[in-house]
Amino acid sequence: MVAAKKKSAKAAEDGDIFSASTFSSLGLHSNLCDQLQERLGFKGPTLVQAQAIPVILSGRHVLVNAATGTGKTVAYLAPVVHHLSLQQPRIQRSDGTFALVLVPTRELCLQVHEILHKLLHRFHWIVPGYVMGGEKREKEKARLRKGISILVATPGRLLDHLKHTSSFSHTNLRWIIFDEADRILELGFGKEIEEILDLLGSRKHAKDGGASSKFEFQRQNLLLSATLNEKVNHLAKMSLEKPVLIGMPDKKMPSITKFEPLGSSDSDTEEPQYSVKATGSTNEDYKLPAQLTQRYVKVPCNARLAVLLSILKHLFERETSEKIVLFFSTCDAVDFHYSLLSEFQFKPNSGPGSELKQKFLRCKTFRLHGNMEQVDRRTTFETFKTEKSALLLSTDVSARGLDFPKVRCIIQYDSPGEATEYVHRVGRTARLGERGDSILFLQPIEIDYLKELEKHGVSLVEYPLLKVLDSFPLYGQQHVRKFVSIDAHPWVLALQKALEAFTDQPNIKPLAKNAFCSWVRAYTAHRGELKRIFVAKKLHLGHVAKSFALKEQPSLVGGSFHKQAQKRKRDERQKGGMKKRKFNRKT
Ligand SMILES: Nc1ncnc2c1ncn2[C@@H]1O[C@H](COP(=O)(O)OP(=O)(O)OP(=O)(O)O)[C@@H](O)[C@H]1O
Repeated sequence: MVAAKKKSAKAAEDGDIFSASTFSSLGLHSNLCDQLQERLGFKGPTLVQAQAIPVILSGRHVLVNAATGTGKTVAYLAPVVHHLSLQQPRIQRSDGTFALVLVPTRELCLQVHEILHKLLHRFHWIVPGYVMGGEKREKEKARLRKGISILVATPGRLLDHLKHTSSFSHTNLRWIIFDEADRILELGFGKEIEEILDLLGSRKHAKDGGASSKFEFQRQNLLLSATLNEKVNHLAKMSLEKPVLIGMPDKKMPSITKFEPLGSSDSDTEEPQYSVKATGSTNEDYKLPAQLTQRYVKVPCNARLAVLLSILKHLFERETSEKIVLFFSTCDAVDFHYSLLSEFQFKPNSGPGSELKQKFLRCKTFRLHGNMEQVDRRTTFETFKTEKSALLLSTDVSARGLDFPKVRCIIQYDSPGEATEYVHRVGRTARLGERGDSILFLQPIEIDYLKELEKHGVSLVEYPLLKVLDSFPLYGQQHVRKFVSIDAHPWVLALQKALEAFTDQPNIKPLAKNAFCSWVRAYTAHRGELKRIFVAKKLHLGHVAKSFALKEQPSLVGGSFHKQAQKRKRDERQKGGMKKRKFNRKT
């Protein structure tokens, strides 16, 4: 009790996370309020919940823009559950789907479904369910046939069922919710979303909500993300009817703002157009958790790997329980580093002849990316959540929405590209007023990326790398300051040598080569402004190879690189040339 009070007080100090109101004062039914307290342990609403819940209850279309980890999920689920639980006569499975929650990734799908499951504990007649890529279609069809009242889905699989599962009943659909709306579009699901909205009769002007319903209600669509930008504008225009914009309290922005009509140039239709004015400009400030400490580390390319391992070792040895998420740009890079970090042994301060080697990092290590089998993805996701001390290596598949408790540090080893992705990656820590750290790796040639982040009000301080490197003992050597750059630091040199010997093994080398090729490919895929910062031509490929602990630079015209380049072209053609750095949806 005392601890809980302390936590709320700290959060209030740290960025005003919680509201002084109660769930019942927001208009939620007492049964649901009890559920929130008993099943989820929520004593009172967060600020975004206090702002959003009454508006959503009122039936308005809403666009919610609030920082990561501020409780957006319950902000939209609670009003839906409230209305459905009070519906008379009681809804039944045979009435089909009433609410649809669209999410960009499978893990987020599972997470939202789990929360929903807890919320519905007392309302057994409201059935939660999910459909998503990687699951067995036939089983999903059977569940849809029986009826799912609130359905959480990834767009591709949902569209598949809308087209091919005739028993999927959605004539009573009342809510469509886009969680992480901008990401759904960034992943190239724009066409699917348009098709879904058409099939559901939920384009803005389809006021009757498509096919006739026995229930008397209007469609209500909701869009949510911590970063709303022009991409969302299109979706908002397409799906929202006179929406209300809800953001975190901010002196510059009223808490609830009606959308402003767009200028006359865009108004050749009868209805006024609406734009995401508060966050639509490219240089708008993003809202980051106030208690997050953000740092960058400037490392020459050839020392990146040794520095990464050193920082990880430092963090895990400093704290008895440390939970870290480490981001990479490609699945191959995750696989290589996962093998390396799980197996690499090093004993720099043992005497000559010592046979005793130790694992370099003594922490539980997990990986998560889109090329893994679904069963492994699910196991990792569920296990990492419950671990007290562990390291997760991941692509951006973990960047959005995932709520891993007690993550203390985010390391972005490969840069995130757009500032929005930076915001979501670091948002996996410092959630709901908890403290958190983030470290962004940059090469000296990439340092202008800091200016790009500053344009969005995000500023970082430098990580004390030398101090950390100097803290490692080396057998028979003192760290005498004779070196001129990090890559000549005695600890880094010793570690690099050991890493190269490790990677030379026949089972590791192919992984390193694949990772190298995919990394270069990802680097060349930066678009727009970022192409000026991440200039592939400026890369020293020999040094890039060193960062994968390869003694020699693999050929980029060989089989692996060539195959990947062809695959990218194929994917882009299939998607009609997506204008983003993404080369496929499997991140
Ligand atoms: N009212 C509340 N009281 C206590 N904890 C809460 C409350 N609302 C949400 N939480 C917890 O806060 C954490 C963050 O919530 P949630 O995942 O919904 O955030 P989010 O705003 O959707 O974040 P993101 O933008 O990263 O998706 C979760 O662990 C959730 O259980």
